[in-house]
This record gives sequence, structure tokens and C-alpha cells, in this order.
Amino acid sequence: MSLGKRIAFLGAGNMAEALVKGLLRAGVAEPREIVCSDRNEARGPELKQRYGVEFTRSNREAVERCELVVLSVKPQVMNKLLAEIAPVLDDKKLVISIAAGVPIEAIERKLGHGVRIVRTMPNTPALVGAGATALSAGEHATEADLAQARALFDAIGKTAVVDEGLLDAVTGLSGSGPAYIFLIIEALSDAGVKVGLPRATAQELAAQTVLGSAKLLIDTGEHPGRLKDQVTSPGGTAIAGLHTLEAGGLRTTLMDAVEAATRRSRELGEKFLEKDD
Ligand SMILES: NC(=O)C1=CN([C@@H]2O[C@H](COP(=O)(O)OP(=O)(O)OC[C@H]3O[C@@H](n4cnc5c(N)ncnc54)[C@H](O)[C@@H]3O)[C@@H](O)[C@H]2O)C=CC1
Ligand SMILES: O=C(O)[C@@H]1CCC=N1
Repeated sequence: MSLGKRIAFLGAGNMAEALVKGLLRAGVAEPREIVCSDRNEARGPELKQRYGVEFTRSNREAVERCELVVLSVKPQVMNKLLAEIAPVLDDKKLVISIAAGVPIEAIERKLGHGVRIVRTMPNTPALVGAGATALSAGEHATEADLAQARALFDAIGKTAVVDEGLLDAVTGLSGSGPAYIFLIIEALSDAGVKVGLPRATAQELAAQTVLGSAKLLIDTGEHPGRLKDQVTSPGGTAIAGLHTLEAGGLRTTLMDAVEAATRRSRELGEKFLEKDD
């Protein structure tokens, strides 16, 4: 059922579109309750045609028409956006940021103190109702604000409330994680082709194996190591494959990747704080 709130998306790119589609799919918002704004005019007809949502090139107009305001531009243009919308934002509106790295304090400073902010880090599988989002409330956001923001993201996947200091780590793991997993699926598909499978079959088997393994882990609550052991017969095929992955340093590589992305999220935040234009 619709939450009965009008939601503005300021910056209607990839992540905003994933959220819009996920929210409509879940039925928590009606198309007429969603107002997207983007400086790229071409997004208007695309989004209207795909989802029937409202579109404007004016960020201010989108803010004025909505109770919930989602900040969904890149961190690099956030300061400009905040300066533009500050005059039309008051404490009656709830601001939800999805931007990597941008600290709540910096948004509060730009928008004026007292503004109610929930900072989040979603991911693109929200588009199909399988997102993973972490949320953190700003100083002036109430319990009800956090619950409201959480209800939006609960409709399109799983949520967790964390301290703001952990959001860079979330960005490194689940925010950026779909990119790692798509790379892995692409690599497994290539591998399937290398050992003789047709491309389409290889990709279908690779994707279903990732989906099925995640579902098995979540549904059973088993430790991943135990589930791995169940695939691994003595002297069999899986242990031969695992040996090669260990020799190639897959675990370390994944840890390094999450660490690098976390670091980058922190850097984006620091740059944002330095650049107060
Ligand atoms: N793509 C992803 O997987 C995720 C992205 N995010 C965050 O979401 C935000 C958006 O990322 P994407 O959607 O990937 O980027 P994107 O580049 O696809 O979308 C950004 C949109 O903002 C528009 N834009 C730029 N300046 C604007 C302005 N002044 N006013 C209005 N619109 C403006 C651009 O035309 C573009 O359509 C970023 O802050 C990113 O950190 C968070 C989680 C995951
Ligand atoms: O690459 C990025 O900056 C965004 C944030 C999380 C995923 N993509």
C-alpha cells in the first residue's frame, strides 16, 4: 500500500531509477506521488514513459511538491544542489541522502541546522526488490523519521540501521558489491565458455549459482564454510577448484577490494568537506 507521501528524487540517474522502479513495484508509492528532477532534460520522457512518474528540470520545484526529498546526485555535485534547494527546504520535510561519502553534518551545514536527515547507502538490486540498504539518522531526525525512511527501503529489500561512521564500510561492501558480483558472474560465464559451454547457458548457470547459493545461505542460516564443505567431496572436483581460488588469493583480493572502496568513500567525504563551495 502507498505510504501516502510524495517523494522527490533530485538527480534521476541509475540509483534513483532503481529506487523508483523498486518502490513502484512494491506498491509503496503511486507514480503520481514521485517527482524526479534532473538537469538532463532527456531523462523526463524516459522516466515518464517507463514509470509514469512526474518530471521537472527544477530541483526546487521537486522539493516544493514533496514531503520526502531524496538526494540522489553524485557527491561531486552535491554542494551545488544543496545551495540551490536550501531556500525551499524547511524542517517539515524529511531529507534522505543516498550519496556515497557525504557526511550528514555537511548536509546540515549547507541546508541549515534543524533539517531532518537520514543518510543511507542502498544498492542497485533494489530495482528488483532485493536491495541491501544501511541507514543512519541525523541529529534532528526523529525515531519516526528513521522508521519512515526504513519503511521505504524495507519495501525494496533488506535494511540495517548503523552508526554513521560505518556507512563508508557499507559503501565498500554492499553499496559497491553488485559491481563485484557482476564481474564474478561475467568471469564464471567466460570460464564456462572456455570449458565448452554455449555463452547463454554458461551465463544462466553462473547467475543461478550465485542466486541459489545466496538463497541457500539466507534461508538456512548456515555458516558459509559449512555449506562450502557440503559441496566438497574428498578428492573431488570442488576442492580442486577451491585450491586454485585460494592459490590466486581470492579472499585477500575481495578484502582488498572492499577496503579500497571503503577508503574511496571516506576520501569522497573528506573532499566534500574541504570543498565548501
Ligand atoms: N549506482 C549505484 O550503485 C549507487 C549509487 N549511490 C549514490 O547515488 C548517487 C547517484 O549515483 P548514480 O545514480 O550512480 O549516478 P548517475 O550519474 O547515474 O545519476 C546522477 C544524476 O544526477 C543528475 N544531475 C547532475 N547534477 C545535477 C543537478 N545539479 N541537479 C539535478 N540533477 C543533476 C545527472 O544528470 C544524473 O542523471 C551518488 O551519490 C552515489 O554515490 C549509492 C548507492 C549505489
Ligand atoms: O561507485 C560509486 O561511487 C557508487 C556508490 C556505491 C556504488 N556506486
